[in-house]
Amino acid sequence: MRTVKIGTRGSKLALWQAEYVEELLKAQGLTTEIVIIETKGDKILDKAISKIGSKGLFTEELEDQLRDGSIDIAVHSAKDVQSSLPDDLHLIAFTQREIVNDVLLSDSALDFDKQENIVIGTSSVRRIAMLKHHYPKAQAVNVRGNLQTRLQKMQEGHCDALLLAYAGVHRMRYDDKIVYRFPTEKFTPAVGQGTVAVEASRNMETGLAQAIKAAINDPETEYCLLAERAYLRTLEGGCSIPAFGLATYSDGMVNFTAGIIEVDGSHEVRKTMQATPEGAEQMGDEMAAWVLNHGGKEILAKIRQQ
Ligand SMILES: NCc1[nH]cc(CCC(=O)O)c1CC(=O)O
Repeated sequence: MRTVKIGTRGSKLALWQAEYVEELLKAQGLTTEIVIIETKGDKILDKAISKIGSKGLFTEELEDQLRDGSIDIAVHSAKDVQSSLPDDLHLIAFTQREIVNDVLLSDSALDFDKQENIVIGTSSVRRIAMLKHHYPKAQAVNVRGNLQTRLQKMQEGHCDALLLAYAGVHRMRYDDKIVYRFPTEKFTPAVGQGTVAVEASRNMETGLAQAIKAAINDPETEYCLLAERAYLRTLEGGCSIPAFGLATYSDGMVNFTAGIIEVDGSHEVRKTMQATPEGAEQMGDEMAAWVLNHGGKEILAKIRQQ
């Protein structure tokens, strides 16, 4: 089989993901090449992502190259992939999911449960809203950029701690700075958090697509992502809305908790459902309908007014 060209952004986390996918492919005897591509999201670092408001901020340039054949697959954090893909592209594999929790990173030994007025750096609307809702004694400040940039901002005194996904922190080997792990029951992660998604053109040779999927895909993670991504798609949301959704798989069933939270943290809509893997995608749609009809519509309408 020909060499699989793996497209990725150039950040350290993106390269980790591309190399991880490359290892999985090589283990099955495929030959690979990594192609680094710069995206708009990498260039604009001075604004909150929710304010740039562009769909596919980290994916557009990769998708162009999937179409012209410069790359065969694009590797993304599943969390950063827009919920509706263009018709000619699709996700063909999801890697086995990492621990999904959000965590706090700090250089000082702070006690998050006891200390008050801790200043927490994040740029995520979901995380800011959840802090206000569940931990009103903490204070959120906007800190953006890659992990290394954020750590530097913390060292310069912009904040006492950073709020991040465990997956990225672990992959970048900063586990020793973790001072708190948020429970997923309160701090339910963003859709797709902790797994790596592989995108390809629908025109890819069937044999190659099957070989890539067989090497990379974790079926249990895929069932969960079907539910989570259907939820976000029906909600018509991306990473700029304070929605959350986490599906887990056990004993043949997909258990799904999802919802949305008011930006100021005043009110949260949350629901749990269960389905078989075959029903996972439909459950995601039903979840979105339920959330929209139980306060979600009003929360989204407010956000879209602003
Ligand atoms: N939005 C940026 C982003 N995309 C994926 C990860 C972490 C790795 C993952 O969740 O797969 C992060 C950083 C973060 O949210 O802390």
